[in-house]
Amino acid sequence: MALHPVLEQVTNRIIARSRPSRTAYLAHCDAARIAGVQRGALSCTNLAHGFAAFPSNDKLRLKELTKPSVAIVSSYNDMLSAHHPFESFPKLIKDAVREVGAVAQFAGGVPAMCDGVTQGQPGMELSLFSRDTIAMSTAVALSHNMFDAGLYLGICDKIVPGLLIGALHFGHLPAVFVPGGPMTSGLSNKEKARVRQLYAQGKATREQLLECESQSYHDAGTCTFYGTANSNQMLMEMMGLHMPNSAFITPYTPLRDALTKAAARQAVAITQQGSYMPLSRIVDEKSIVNAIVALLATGGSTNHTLHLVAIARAAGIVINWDDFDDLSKAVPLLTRIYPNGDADVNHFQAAGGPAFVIRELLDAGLAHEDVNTVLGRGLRAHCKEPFLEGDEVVWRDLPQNSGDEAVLRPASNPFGDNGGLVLVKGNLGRAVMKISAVKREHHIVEAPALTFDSQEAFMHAYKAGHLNRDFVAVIRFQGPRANGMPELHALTPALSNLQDAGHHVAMVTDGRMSGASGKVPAAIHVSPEIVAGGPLGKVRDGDIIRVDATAGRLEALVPQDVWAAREQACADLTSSHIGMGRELFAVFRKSISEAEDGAATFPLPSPLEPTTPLHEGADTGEIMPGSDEDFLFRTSK
Ligand SMILES: O=C(O)[C@H](O)[C@@H](O)[C@H](O)[C@H](O)COP(=O)(O)O
Ligand code: SF4
Repeated sequence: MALHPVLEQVTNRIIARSRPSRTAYLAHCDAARIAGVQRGALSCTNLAHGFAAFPSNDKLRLKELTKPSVAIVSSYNDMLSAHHPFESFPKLIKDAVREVGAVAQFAGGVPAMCDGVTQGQPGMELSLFSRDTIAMSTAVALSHNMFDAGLYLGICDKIVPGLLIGALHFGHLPAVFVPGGPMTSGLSNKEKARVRQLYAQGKATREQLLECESQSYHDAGTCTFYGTANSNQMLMEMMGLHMPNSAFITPYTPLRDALTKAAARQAVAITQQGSYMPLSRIVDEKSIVNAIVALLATGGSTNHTLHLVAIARAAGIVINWDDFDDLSKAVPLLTRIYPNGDADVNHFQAAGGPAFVIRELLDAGLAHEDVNTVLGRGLRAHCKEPFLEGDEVVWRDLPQNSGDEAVLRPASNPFGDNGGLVLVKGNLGRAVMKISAVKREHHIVEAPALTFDSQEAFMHAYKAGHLNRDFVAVIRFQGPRANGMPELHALTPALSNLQDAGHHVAMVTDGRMSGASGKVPAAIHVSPEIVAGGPLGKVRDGDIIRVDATAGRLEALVPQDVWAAREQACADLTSSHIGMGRELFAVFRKSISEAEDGAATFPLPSPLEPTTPLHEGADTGEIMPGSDEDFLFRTSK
């Protein structure tokens, strides 16, 4: 099937827009690579320190400077149910890598915070900052420069984006991402949301709510809704950074362990000592477009209108919300996974999972097949599903049909003809809206503004009974520079109750929502944010606001002369800058980019000074431009 013209058009404009920074990025990666094992650039003293703690057989291999060393970078902790299984992965990986004659070294851990634990709490104001903190921590781990590939253990919201941003800054190294898998299905997400709304109405007790939540989030493994964590997994599959269809295999099972060992061996196989495939050559303009398409086709998290932008930026690729908006009009919705439906990711996997989505998109000309992946050239290899044969994993062709068309559909019979994400713009700025879970009658809301400068102020008004009316809640001063751009998902039950009571309600904010948010229309990530002078700061209570997902408009219907004369609102934000460690992130608040530029704290790659490579011995081999042939390295000698 020929490539869809919108994909062709968007891809070409991204390539053109990115050319200077992408060229600079690839030059940086090239300058960092040395012929042979990377640790060859180290001194004897460095090396001795680097393997002092290792058993003699590993130490000997590392001393020989011939066998590759694989870095393990892990986000294990006990706070995220999703990351708890990673506790046992390093030993599995080290044994698997040793079996193929190489060495794996635990290079470093990265912090990971659970947005479920911090939702509605002060800690949520560190959540977005944790992404680039994780990227920096990944760089600290890899800065030992002992490694010829990286294995990245992460799943949740900011963790996979942070690991990938960090790994891309070592793009000369091959990379394989290692998932841990979802918890088994507990109380349904729909029933969980129902009890939350009852609690918000005072019709359920705290004990009943806690019991319901504990039955939903009941075990180790990723939460089973399709939020940012599971959107990350879909994107890693679509970018060919996972072993195929491995994202949603249950933790602590033989197949899970076999997939982890297969990922470890694949990392060794794609080092320079094997069929070299650096990360810089996997994440390119086409794979980024594929990732956006996969996000849209599955009704994925709005957080990726920030994270994918930042990930692309790390690889020297410049994307924006027009790209998402144009692709969304061409990409059909192929899944109905909560909050976009009643099913969870376990149902999705049983119906065919990410591999089925990839195959459908390729067959419909809605994805680039000619990309590099951890398996080599071509995305088609990722349209298979894993099975155990003895202790080993093998991949077999998918069944022709979906296992459940209530959850997963072919591109020939989608749930919707667009990807459910829209760009809205107007005199309030530019914002994104996820409408895949919003009923059509709520796609346009025009109502008086009610302004709030915190989630708490909104909930106070709700509990006082002041919100039983049509309104557009303008939640102000929630942008990255103001208070770290928290998710305002804790407002969902109250807003849902008001919507269910028949009121026309919407939210507009320079903050974020959770990937698990859904049924209430929300124009989020408003750029520029208020503290950067964004016009959202000119809205006053009573202004008529029009949120129009159909026409893509976000307007304050205020006479021009009145609007022009409006002063920018201001607020005392010091309570968001002190306590819970927020003092430590002042430098982030000062340097972070706009939401549409990924809310990033790092620059686009700029051209290398015409100097010698990063370190002696770097082989600035010439890279053939990405083409339909495998890229080729030619040494400069
Ligand atoms: O972007 C996301 O997907 C969310 O941040 C998610 O990771 C977070 O855990 C939600 O808070 C879960 O939803 P509940 O808070 O409704 O459990
Ligand atoms: S999906 Fe969200 S709530 Fe669940 S473990 Fe990950 S960050 Fe925490």
